Amino acid sequence: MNVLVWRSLIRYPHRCMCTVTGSSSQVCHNNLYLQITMNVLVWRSLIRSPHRCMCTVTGSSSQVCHPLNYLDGQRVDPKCTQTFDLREPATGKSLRFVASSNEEDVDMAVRSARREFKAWKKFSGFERGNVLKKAANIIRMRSEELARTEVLDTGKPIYEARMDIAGCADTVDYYGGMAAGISGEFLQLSNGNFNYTMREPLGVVGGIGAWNYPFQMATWKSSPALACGNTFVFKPSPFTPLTAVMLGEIYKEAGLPDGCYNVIQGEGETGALLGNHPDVNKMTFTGSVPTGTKVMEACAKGIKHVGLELGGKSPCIIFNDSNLDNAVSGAMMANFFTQGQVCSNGTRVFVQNSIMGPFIAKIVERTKNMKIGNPNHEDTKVGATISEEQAMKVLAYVDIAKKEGASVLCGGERVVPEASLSGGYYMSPCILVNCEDHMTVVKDEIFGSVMSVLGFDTEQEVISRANDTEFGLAAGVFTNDLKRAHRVASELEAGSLYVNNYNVYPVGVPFGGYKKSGLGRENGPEALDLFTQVKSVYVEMGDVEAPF
Ligand SMILES: NC(=O)C1=CN([C@@H]2O[C@H](COP(=O)(O)OP(=O)(O)OC[C@H]3O[C@@H](n4cnc5c(N)ncnc54)[C@H](O)[C@@H]3O)[C@@H](O)[C@H]2O)C=CC1
Ligand SMILES: C[N+](C)(C)CCCC(=O)O
Repeated sequence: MNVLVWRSLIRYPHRCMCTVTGSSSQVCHNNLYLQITMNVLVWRSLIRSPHRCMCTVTGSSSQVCHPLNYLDGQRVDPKCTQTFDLREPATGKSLRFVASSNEEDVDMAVRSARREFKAWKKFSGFERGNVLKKAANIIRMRSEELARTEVLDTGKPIYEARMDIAGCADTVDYYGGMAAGISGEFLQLSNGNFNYTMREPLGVVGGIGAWNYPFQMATWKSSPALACGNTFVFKPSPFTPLTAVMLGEIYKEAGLPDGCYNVIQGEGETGALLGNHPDVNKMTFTGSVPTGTKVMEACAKGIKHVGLELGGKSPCIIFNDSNLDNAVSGAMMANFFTQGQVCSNGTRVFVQNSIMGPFIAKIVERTKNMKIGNPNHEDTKVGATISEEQAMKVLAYVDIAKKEGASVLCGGERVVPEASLSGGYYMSPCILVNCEDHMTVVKDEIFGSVMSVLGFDTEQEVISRANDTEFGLAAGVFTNDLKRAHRVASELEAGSLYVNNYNVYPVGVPFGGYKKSGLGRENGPEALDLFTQVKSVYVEMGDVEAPF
């Protein structure tokens, strides 16, 4: 390695220079001594543009190397010199240092979005929809690359990442289809007078995402916003910065004018700058309740619209007349996707006492059979937790559960699936019994694969216990009694209800919470209302009858 390159690495630790191919884990390390083969070509181009990262890696890994802010239709390096370490959950290794965005970077992104808003809002809904529909098709064409990149960022198993990306393409397609129909209403008044309403965009929308569904958050937030004629600035989670930028390139290829979709990378500070920016008209946020509260406070100060997708501690209720195999599958789906890091998870599994024995026998057997391993392997069902900190938090909850009197029937331990993955944080999915409503694990959102099983006897009892939480994101009920299913669904205080299934979210189905789980809805037609404002136009057809 040439001395210039070394110098450049020292001066720009967050930029990466590599010529690696193949597996992601060895890509773009910031550490100087790592397995990066620097060749003369790279060295030459580095001299020409030292601030750029150059690599010839293939597949998902190549996404790591490029600039990760996206401004005016281009990947750019931010002005900010502060960086954060991006680690690959599967191995725990550093992928690169990513540059944060400071006040100037955030301002440039917002200004770009504001400038382009003037033109984008004048496109017809049909024209905007066409761009989104084309983008959906490009997402489908690039789905494997997107899914692999999502695995690299999140540690979730590839089968799941593929499902996520397919759903995202559908969402973008759906809002593309809806765009042409966004319209106001006409109201006939007396004497030929009338009023009409227009649904107008809000302006610049700021989005902030969490790390569990990075591409989904970028698409679920941006596509309805763009369909309505808004422009968008997105800050992904610092744990998962990669796919939101790819979405920018996809939108551009589909014909979205430069500046309509921008990405700024960064941590909480950058998010706060976006939320407090005076020229942002709406914030749409996914993450924890404490951070959501801060975003809402920032919006309150600026009288901005706000959408919040926050935490949950949802109930999944299983009556004794359910199809037991379906109920077991449902309870697993309610707990074990994405290493349990899902806001809508039904982590309080209420099982009617008369079927507790057979339910437990089946679910423990099936949970133990879940393959924990390399998230890129086809048969892996449990991948890596997002970070060491998150894994420690989840394991600590298992300890608290034991201390408070719950029993672990399986899992709840750190696992090293193979030596090469020893730096990653893999945990066996955990089932807790002898749980009681007052226990910490039954009250707190753990955000990991920890299922608490609770017994119940009567319908009224379980409804009141299920509702006894500050959250209200989702809830599930398993029963073959049709009347009971609908009765219980109507009594449960949650925004997303499942009858005889759990954690399915087909396109068009609104998703969002009651109580502290959030405000607003995503993924359905309601989102279009939430990204528009109504202008009401009164038209007088006669003379003005003034009282003075
Ligand atoms: N319910 C949900 O959807 C999620 C819940 N969580 C929970 O939150 C815990 C912490 O995870 P984090 O990723 O740190 O979640 P978080 O809620 O702190 O972060 C979510 C996003 O908000 C940004 N952010 C942080 N501070 C901000 C501020 N003051 N203003 C604006 N944006 C800000 C972050 O950079 C990230 O992009 C997890 O352990 C989990 O329990 C995490 C992710 C999603
Ligand atoms: C829609 N869903 C449940 C897959 C993800 C929503 C966001 C979250 O879990 O933080």
